[in-house]
Amino acid sequence: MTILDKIIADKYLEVQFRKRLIPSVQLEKSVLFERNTVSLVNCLKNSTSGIIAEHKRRSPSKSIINTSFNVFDVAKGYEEAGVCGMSVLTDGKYFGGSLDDLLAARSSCNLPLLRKEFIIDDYQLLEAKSYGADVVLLIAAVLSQKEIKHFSEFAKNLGLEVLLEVHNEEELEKSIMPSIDLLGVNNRNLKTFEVSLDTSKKLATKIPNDFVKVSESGISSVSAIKELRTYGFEGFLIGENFMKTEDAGKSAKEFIQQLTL
Ligand SMILES: O=C(O)c1ccccc1NCC(=O)[C@H](O)[C@H](O)COP(=O)(O)O
Repeated sequence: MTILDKIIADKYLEVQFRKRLIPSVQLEKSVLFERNTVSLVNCLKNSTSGIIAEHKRRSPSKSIINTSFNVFDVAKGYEEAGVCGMSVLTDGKYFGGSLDDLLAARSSCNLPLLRKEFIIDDYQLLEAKSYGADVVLLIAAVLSQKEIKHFSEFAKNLGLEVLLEVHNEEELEKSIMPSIDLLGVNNRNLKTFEVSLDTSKKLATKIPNDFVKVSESGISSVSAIKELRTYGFEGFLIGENFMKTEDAGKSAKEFIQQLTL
């Protein structure tokens, strides 16, 4: 059993429990459920940096990254740094995140927020909307083509944008559909945790230009971004590189200053 299999098995149990705790109808009555979302696609298209900065306390590949930050300050810092969007990991068991982190980020900044989660149920999309997300992640490695279509259409009906994540050509082929807004290539092999930007470079030409292309994971230098841009990438998801420092916002600011020199 891979770590991804374990995460998904746990997620099914967790979602069943959460559904009983807060029924869908209650989520739909929340104030944020009525909120007009902000488009990450538009922000990326009009951006000079393309950075989507992540709040990430720990991960299966790196264990603890940073548990001392306050998510309010991180969100504010990222916004002041000039990032395009913020990704908030909401999985508790493997990443130390929560929906309260998403809510805290929402209350602290106006950036488009990505709920970074392992989506396997409509209920999680209702949660995403009612806790302030603008975008949701769907991971092709754990979903069938039918599920990708269903979840992406469900998300779009809620006004959420959809970032579909792939690791290889097979996943890409089953994922190309009009209800997807952004196509992300994850440079981290989720079975071995090896990171290689070559994954993005290899898949770039196979992604139709109607999608905004996002390169995810293992990005730690300005030169890497400059190179990925030549392959058509407009978005760059960065977590650990900012979160491992003493001040994630300051680190993002310095990074963007170098990038836009
Ligand atoms: O980061 C992990 O170890 C991981 C393991 C299993 C599934 C997902 C995982 N990460 C989620 C992400 O996609 C990253 O947090 C995101 O792309 C940022 O990556 P990085 O800049 O390398 O922190």
